[in-house]
Amino acid sequence: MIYSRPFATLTVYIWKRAQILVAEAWAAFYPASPSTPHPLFPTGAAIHELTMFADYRVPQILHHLRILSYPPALVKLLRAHVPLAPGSPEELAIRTASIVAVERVRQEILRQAEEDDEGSGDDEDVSSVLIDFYLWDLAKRAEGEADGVGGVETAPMLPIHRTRSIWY
Ligand SMILES: Nc1nc2c(c(CN[C@H]3C=C[C@H](O)[C@@H]3O)cn2[C@@H]2O[C@H](COP(=O)(O)O)[C@@H](O)[C@H]2O)c(=O)[nH]1
Repeated sequence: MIYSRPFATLTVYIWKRAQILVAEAWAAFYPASPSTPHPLFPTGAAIHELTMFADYRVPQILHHLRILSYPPALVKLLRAHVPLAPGSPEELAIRTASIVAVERVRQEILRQAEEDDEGSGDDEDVSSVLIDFYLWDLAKRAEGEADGVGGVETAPMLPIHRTRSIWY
C-alpha cells in the first residue's frame, strides 16, 4: 500500500492475508493434547509475534467497543457507505489503528494478569491472534443485533468500511 503525503511517500505493508493463513492453519490443526506436537508446526509456532489481521470487521467492533474513536468526518463517510480508495489515508488509518489497538489490548491483558499475579502475564500465552479471533467472532455475532454487543457501554455500530482491494 503506497501512502503519499505532500513531502513524503511511504510504503506501508499490511500482511493481513499472510498472517491469517498462518494463524488459521495453526488454529485449525491445534492438537487436542498439549503433549502432542502440532502437525504443521512441530517445533512450535511463534504465533505471539503476529499482529492482528487488519480487515474491516475488527476495526468495526473496536469502534463499537469504544477502543477506537473516529473523527466525525470519518463517521459520516462510513454511514454514507462512501467507498474508501485503497491506500487512502482513511483506509490506512482504520487498518493501522486496529493493529495498534489490539497490541494495546494485549499489553493491558498482560498488565492485568501481572497485577492479579495470574502466572505473571506470559507474553506467549496472550497473543494478538487470539484477541483478533475473539473480536472477529464477536463482530459476527453482534452483526444482526439491534444493540450490537450487549452488557457493556458501546458506541453505535457503524457500517464496515468499504474498499475494493485484493488485500483483505
Ligand atoms: N481479522 C480477521 N479476519 C477474518 C477472520 C476470519 C475467520 N476466522 C474465524 C474462523 C473460525 C474461527 O472462529 C476464526 O475466528 C475471516 N476473516 C476475514 O473476514 C473477511 C470475511 O468476512 P465476511 O465478509 O464477514 O465474511 C475476509 O477478509 C476474511 O479474511 C478472523 O478471524 N479475523
